[in-house]
Amino acid sequence: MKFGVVIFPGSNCDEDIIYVLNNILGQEVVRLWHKDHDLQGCDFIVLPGGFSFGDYLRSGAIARFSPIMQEVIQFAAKGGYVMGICNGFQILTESGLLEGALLHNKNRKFICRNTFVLPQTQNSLLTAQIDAQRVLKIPVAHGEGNYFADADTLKSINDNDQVLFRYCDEAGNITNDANPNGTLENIAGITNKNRNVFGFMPHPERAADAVLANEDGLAIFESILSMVKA
Ligand SMILES: NC(=O)CC[C@H](N)C(=O)O
Repeated sequence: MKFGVVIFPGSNCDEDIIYVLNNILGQEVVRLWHKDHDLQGCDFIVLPGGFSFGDYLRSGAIARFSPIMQEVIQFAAKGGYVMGICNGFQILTESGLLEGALLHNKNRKFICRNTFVLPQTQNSLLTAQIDAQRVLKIPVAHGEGNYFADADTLKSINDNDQVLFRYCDEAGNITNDANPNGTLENIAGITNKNRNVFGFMPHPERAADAVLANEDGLAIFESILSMVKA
């Protein structure tokens, strides 16, 4: 599979995701500069984490005007796969490719620590191959990870089975105490109605290498790869 990782000024998880996709999972990966207009025939576009344009205005609010986003939006409209991790998720909501918004964390602090998440649907590339009871330990690192949507949007996201993951405790209980940032209903990741655009706040690329003593993030990438091959 050919992955394209978009690099914005201020991206800082681009090399991490490239390393995981290429060195660990053996996939072809190209770097796409945010000013490019050519997606180079990629099958799957990743918007990585970081601080695009220094998070000025709001995280992702300026990156959504980067030239390449015109192509990413067209690609997604034709059913192309797009995944945003952390800042990438923020860029996807700012672009209108995903519903809702990512607000400042409830405690107004930047949170950098491990969290636990539980898959919420089997009907997505990211989760289809993960046991529904399997709790994944994946770190977060964000100041604006507090997912918000108005009541009608939240209802339709739930009704359409668009929630990918919710934060939980180590035993898999979805509780207020396990909610790191105030996010609505413990939401950690969502997909769009067509199920080809994905946003995820934690960083699976930071938990995908044996030397880090945590490979839980690999489950997500392995699910994507096996589903796309199938
Ligand atoms: N790790 C990230 O991608 C951080 C996202 C964004 N800069 C925030 O603080 O919310």
